[in-house]
Amino acid sequence: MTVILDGKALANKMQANLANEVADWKSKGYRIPKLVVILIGEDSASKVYVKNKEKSAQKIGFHSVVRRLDESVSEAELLDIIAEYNQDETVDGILVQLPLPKHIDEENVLLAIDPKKDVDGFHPLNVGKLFVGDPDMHPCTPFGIITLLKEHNIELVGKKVVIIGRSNIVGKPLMHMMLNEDATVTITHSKTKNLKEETLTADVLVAAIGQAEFITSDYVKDGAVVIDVGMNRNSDGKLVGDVDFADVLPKVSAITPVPGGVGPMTITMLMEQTMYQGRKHCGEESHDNK
Ligand SMILES: Nc1nc(=O)c2c([nH]1)NC[C@@H]1CN(c3ccc(C(=O)N[C@@H](CCC(=O)O)C(=O)O)cc3)C=[N+]21
Repeated sequence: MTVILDGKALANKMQANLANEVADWKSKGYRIPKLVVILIGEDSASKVYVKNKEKSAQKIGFHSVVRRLDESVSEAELLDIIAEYNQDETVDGILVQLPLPKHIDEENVLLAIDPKKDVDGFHPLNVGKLFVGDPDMHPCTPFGIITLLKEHNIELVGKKVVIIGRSNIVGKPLMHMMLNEDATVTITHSKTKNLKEETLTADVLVAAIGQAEFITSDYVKDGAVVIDVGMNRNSDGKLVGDVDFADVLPKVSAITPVPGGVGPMTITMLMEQTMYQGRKHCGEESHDNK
């Protein structure tokens, strides 16, 4: 029987737990965690994502601030605004929505965010901590994937994981998280020769390619677990993943849908990490974020 790895359901459950925790905090008179999302310009996809983050934060009961900046904002102005939130002791998490306008250097921006407020896990210090196997803040999409697999008791120790995609936000951090789980990891990408030969060896196949329904059943081993990180709009505006879900479904043991798989988990891990920092900033006992 094929298991549908329902990210939406787990996201709802985890966010309800966070809401209970925040309510409990309120009753104890603690300061409520605050998340600041900085959105630059008018990119419509970014606006939708930011809206979803704001909705989740509000549902949980966090203080949620969306700081909207004009497309023309200079890098220096943006760095000043980040510095302001770094210094603000009521702010637990800061996220600058990517991608940035071309005139702003992404690395400078990611370096400017206090690593202790870096709920995206993109600061080089947090990236380095993950690299050496001592993670603190994790990138949310791969963290969500690991959390979803663990919820379904999918064994990773000694398993062959093949990741398609080498981005800094998905492929590379997921490689480290999978290594930390004792999986054997292969990263493939657009220049990989004989991609199918690689993917057919995967016990767990992760598709982060950016091409609608690229992965068909001939790429997938019988009984594999398939994780679809893709977010593509087809011609009728419908959201489709990188995996041809209907074609692959009969062959796999478990699979994430799009929508309702990895996406809602990404947002949930952002909320979890905001709570994690909130607990620490409020002097509560440090909490496990592993
Ligand atoms: N600094 C930064 N951090 C991010 O985490 C970040 C970012 N920049 N830039 C853009 C990407 C994209 N991203 C998504 C999160 C949730 C869904 C999501 O919830 N998707 C829903 C569907 C949403 C819909 O219908 O459009 C689902 O899969 O079910 C999608 C995409 C976070 N990102």
